[in-house]
Amino acid sequence: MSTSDGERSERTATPTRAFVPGHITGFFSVHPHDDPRKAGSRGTGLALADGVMVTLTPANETAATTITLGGEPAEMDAVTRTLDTLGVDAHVAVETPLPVSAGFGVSGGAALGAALAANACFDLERTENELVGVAHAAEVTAGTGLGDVVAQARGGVPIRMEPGAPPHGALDGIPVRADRRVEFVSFDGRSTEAILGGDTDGLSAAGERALATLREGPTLQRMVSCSAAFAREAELLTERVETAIGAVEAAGGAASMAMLGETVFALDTGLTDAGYEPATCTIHPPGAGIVGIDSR
Ligand SMILES: Nc1ncnc2c1ncn2[C@@H]1O[C@H](COP(=O)(O)OP(=O)(O)O)[C@@H](O)[C@H]1O
Ligand SMILES: CC(C)(COP(=O)(O)O)[C@@H](O)C(=O)O
Repeated sequence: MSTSDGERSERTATPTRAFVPGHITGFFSVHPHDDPRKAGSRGTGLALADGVMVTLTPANETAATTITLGGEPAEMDAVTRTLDTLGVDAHVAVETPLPVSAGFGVSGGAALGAALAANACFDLERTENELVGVAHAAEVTAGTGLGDVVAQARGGVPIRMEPGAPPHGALDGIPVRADRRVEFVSFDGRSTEAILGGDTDGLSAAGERALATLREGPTLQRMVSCSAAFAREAELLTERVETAIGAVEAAGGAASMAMLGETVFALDTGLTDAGYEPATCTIHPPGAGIVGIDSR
């Protein structure tokens, strides 16, 4: 039986919250397509327990969608496009302990969180794959990401075998322990839009080589070493990122750069052992989801 309008509007009154894990891409290749659901990237990354909390509150009838990031008004094209596609207006409050534009997929996380929360809040009756598709297409069209959304929906250590949202893309993953420690140091942000908008042929060739090597022996250790080879071959390293990766490797650890930010990530205590004072986090095996309704 379908929901009556009365029931529907009554259920829209409360804010809804979704959590999306952060996602560090280690390496990737770019696969454009006219249909943004079929466009995307191949590659691999780590889903993190530090992520994006999205609280969505329906806008009243006259108000348009508004977004705050850490309490401050913000523009996030991927979020606006997500809600436009779903045909709803809302206030979207994005909170994250992660740095923005530093390679942690905050924009993709905000878009996916907004899609999941809007579905619950407005009784949109979409499936998870449909919502992932909407957020992925919004993120691709905004130019702020190609593979974060599908990876964040899955969690763990996703391998993006084929580009695009379901049912077009294909994901696999590397099995890992839930509390596996990851450290990171973020020196600065980097505009994903600027890099994706430039010539990505060399980068994509390096990404395809890295994926082929990883598939020969898919382990977490190899994921990081393939990522480091990719970062060097794709010529994406800055001096301080290169220095930090070298220092971790010299101390016997494994590190690489988070795409696309001026950020170094390492397994276990790699950065600490190399003398840095990193932020610490863990790998997050589950994917994104609704976490509860705030009824204040
Ligand atoms: N204060 C801010 N700093 C950086 N980006 C911001 C800020 N507020 C909003 N944004 C938006 O957040 C998005 C960041 O996307 P991106 O560079 O892909 O970063 P991330 O790696 O975190 O996903 C962009 O759409 C940008 O316009
Ligand atoms: C590397 C990137 C293209 C961008 O990632 P971010 O800067 O974190 O939005 C990612 O979406 C991917 O496809 O792997």
